[in-house]
Amino acid sequence: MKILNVNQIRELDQYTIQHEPIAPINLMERASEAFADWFVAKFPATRPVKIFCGLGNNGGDGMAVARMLLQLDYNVEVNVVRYAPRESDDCAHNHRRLKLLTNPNYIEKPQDMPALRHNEIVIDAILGSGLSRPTEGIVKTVIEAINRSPAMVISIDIASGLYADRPNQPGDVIVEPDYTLTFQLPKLAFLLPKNSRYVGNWQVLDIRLSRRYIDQTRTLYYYTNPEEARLLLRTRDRFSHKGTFGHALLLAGSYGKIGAALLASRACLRSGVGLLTVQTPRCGYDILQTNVPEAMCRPDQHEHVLTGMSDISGPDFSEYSAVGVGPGIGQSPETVSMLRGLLQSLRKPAVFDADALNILAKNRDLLGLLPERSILTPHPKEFERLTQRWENDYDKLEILQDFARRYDVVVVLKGAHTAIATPEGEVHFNSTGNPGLSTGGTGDVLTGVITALLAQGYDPVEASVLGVYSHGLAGDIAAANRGQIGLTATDVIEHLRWNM
Ligand SMILES: NC(=O)C1=CN([C@@H]2O[C@H](COP(=O)(O)OP(=O)(O)OC[C@H]3O[C@@H](n4cnc5c(N)ncnc54)[C@H](O)[C@@H]3O)[C@@H](O)[C@H]2O)[C@H](O)CC1
Ligand SMILES: [K+]
Repeated sequence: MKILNVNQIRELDQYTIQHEPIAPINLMERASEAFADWFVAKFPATRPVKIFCGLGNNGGDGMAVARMLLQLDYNVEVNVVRYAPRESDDCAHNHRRLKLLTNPNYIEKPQDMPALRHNEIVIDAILGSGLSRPTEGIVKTVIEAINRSPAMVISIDIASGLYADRPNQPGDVIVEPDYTLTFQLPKLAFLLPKNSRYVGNWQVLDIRLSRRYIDQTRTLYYYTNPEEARLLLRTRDRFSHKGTFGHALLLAGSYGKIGAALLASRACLRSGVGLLTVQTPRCGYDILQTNVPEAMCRPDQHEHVLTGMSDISGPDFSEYSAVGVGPGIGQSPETVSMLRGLLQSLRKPAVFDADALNILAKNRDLLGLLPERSILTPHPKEFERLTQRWENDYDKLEILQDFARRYDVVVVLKGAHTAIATPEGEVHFNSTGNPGLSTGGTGDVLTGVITALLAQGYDPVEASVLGVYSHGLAGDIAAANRGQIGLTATDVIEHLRWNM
């Protein structure tokens, strides 16, 4: 799904109005109906509702929603925050229609703010995507009171006070909703970690804005939804054999961290690779052969760390369709040399994770040796070591895009809504996953999954987008079975599903 900026959303609105064609007031009606339908399906008419409306089109949506809920016998109190002398035309129209059904309460000074109780639902329709400056005066007072109240809060389109596509400043007063119901497309702000309390659970409502405009409009930002992930997945030819699905090599583990090699190996095998060879230090040999019989093992010459050398054969990495390196490898001098050797001989994109990234951060000359379109899978701390500190999430995003372009690599920046930056500077945000995944070993699993997809011939961007999606989905299925708290990396492997 594309993510558009505020100007593009405004153009999308206008394009729809002109080309559908539809009158602006009817488009507002459609948007409000979509919200009201969602609301009615979720909450019974016995829950008292307090709607707070501004004077722009977001306020107009709120007034139309109020009318719709009143007509369905909901107990609705409307509060209009009078922060300016004039309303938008469509807001004024809905205001007049509303007054035929109820008398709104007007809030001009702090004393006009009604009390809010815990069983009530607040609908926030004060400011939407038209926000152009920080909230102040009576708007700020109302938002502070909403945030202090025990009521459940639902924002229409976007929390009042939150910019959809640029950073807020510390100290900005913004609604902290439980839910955000946004129109047509996700907003960039929803996908950035620091905004999570200003978004809550969010969902997109389809209001049938112009498909043609969306298809024609260029953006660097995407959100991977289930249909798109499914389309990436290739079906298997009936006449295929294990050679068809590639031969992956995982370079993983060190003394005390052989588990990382096991997790990456099992995940790789559960993600469709044809053949898997794992190189671990000699101390991991028995463990691997016993626990992952499907994998072949190349014991390293070294007992405790990876050197790349093996008694079986020299370090010839070219025979593999994909290489994944990093889980549990540590940063011993021998392993640094191995990584250097690997980078000098690799001719195909590979997957770099964990300590492989920390070695790159400390030996920056190695960055220039990365095979083009390789995949790096840092968590934020590892990414910071590779780059620099950032001021805010937007700044981080720019650093991410610059890095991916500059080194011609795919960077999978892990976290809630993992962001995958491509060498072209695009960013794909993931839609699956949950906080249960923040536990040791899930990164090793992701490396195994992505390496398997790369070995099967997926292009590096596809392998990353699909791998991250499936890994998060496995976490979601596992959490649905047993809750987020007890989730382990092994659960993620066991819940990988390729029949999405
Ligand atoms: N395409 C769609 O998704 C549709 C969206 N709809 C709704 O329209 C709003 C956007 O409406 P708009 O009138 O452009 O802006 P707002 O209601 O967000 O703001 C109104 C007005 O307020 C002024 N303003 C800006 N910042 C502040 C501030 N800090 N304090 C006070 N006043 C401020 C500014 O002049 C704005 O013009 C969108 O979110 C949807 O809810 C349509 O209803 C359907 C199609
Ligand atoms: K709002």
